[in-house]
Amino acid sequence: MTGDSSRAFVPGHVTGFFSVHEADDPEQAGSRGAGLTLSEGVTVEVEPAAETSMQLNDEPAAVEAVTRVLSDLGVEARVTATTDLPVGAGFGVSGAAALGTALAANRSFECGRSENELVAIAHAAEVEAGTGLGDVVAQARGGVPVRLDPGAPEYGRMDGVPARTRVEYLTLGERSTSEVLAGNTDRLSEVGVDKLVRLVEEPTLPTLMAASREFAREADLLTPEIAGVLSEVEEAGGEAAMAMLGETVFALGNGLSRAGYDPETCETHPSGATLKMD
Ligand SMILES: Nc1ncnc2c1ncn2[C@@H]1O[C@H](COP(=O)(O)OP(=O)(O)O)[C@@H](O)[C@H]1O
Ligand SMILES: CC(C)(COP(=O)(O)O)[C@@H](O)C(=O)O
Repeated sequence: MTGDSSRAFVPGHVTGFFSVHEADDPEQAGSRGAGLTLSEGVTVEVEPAAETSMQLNDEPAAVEAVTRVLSDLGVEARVTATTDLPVGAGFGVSGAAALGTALAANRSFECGRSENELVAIAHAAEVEAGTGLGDVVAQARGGVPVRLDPGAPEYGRMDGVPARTRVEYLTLGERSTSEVLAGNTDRLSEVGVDKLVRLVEEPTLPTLMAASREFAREADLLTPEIAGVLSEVEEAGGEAAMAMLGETVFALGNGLSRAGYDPETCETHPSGATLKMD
């Protein structure tokens, strides 16, 4: 153990549509689908400690995926995560915290793992915690990730939409990812695979947004509030969709502000998760 603290930045990730793929091995389980990684994300600091503890935005917090990563690496640490993103609203904050913890702990404790191995550890931790299926691999890649096959890097095939754009988002409330994933996801997955086929045929941002809007509607995930915001953005000539899984609308360019809302703004993130310089 070096005793040094290490930091990593992991972009946020909003999923537009997805399908669930179960497997006994958490590295082979996951989701297929597509979304946007965001320049807003989670900064994670890991310091070796006698006993594991975690803080999220200066409050003590329990993120199961993070504690699973530390026990998989066999280390005890104080994890400090900070983010401007809302938690539990579809931005993959739990996946980002898990991946950032894996990258930073590997450096602090000189665990000697490769990037793919650390992504696999964070992915498995997130799947086992029930808080996400595809955020970690998307956040490791960056850009506009398309998850062609589910699972950790050894299994999941990835592609991307070659685009970079300003993004606006508006969060109306929280939705528990683990509750939705624990329910029946058959219909949702059928629709998700359909939308993936469409995006692969035409890998552009407008197709991603249209497919995501259709997914939310056809998979029965839209709330009346979200549906209302989506139609106002559409009427104002913009492109918006619902973030999976949260009460959040994300839009390209100035789609939400043009429709009269007061959203947060960021951009797609051009690259994946990275360690920070000391
Ligand atoms: N203030 C908070 N609000 C919501 N979740 C929180 C909070 N603090 C910690 N958590 C934990 O963060 C994780 C959020 O996961 P999830 O619902 O998948 O949201 P996200 O879309 O941000 O990943 C869960 O493990 C939850 O227990
Ligand atoms: C949609 C979700 C299953 C959950 O995403 P979040 O609520 O942001 O943790 C995601 O991990 C995915 O597989 O696409």
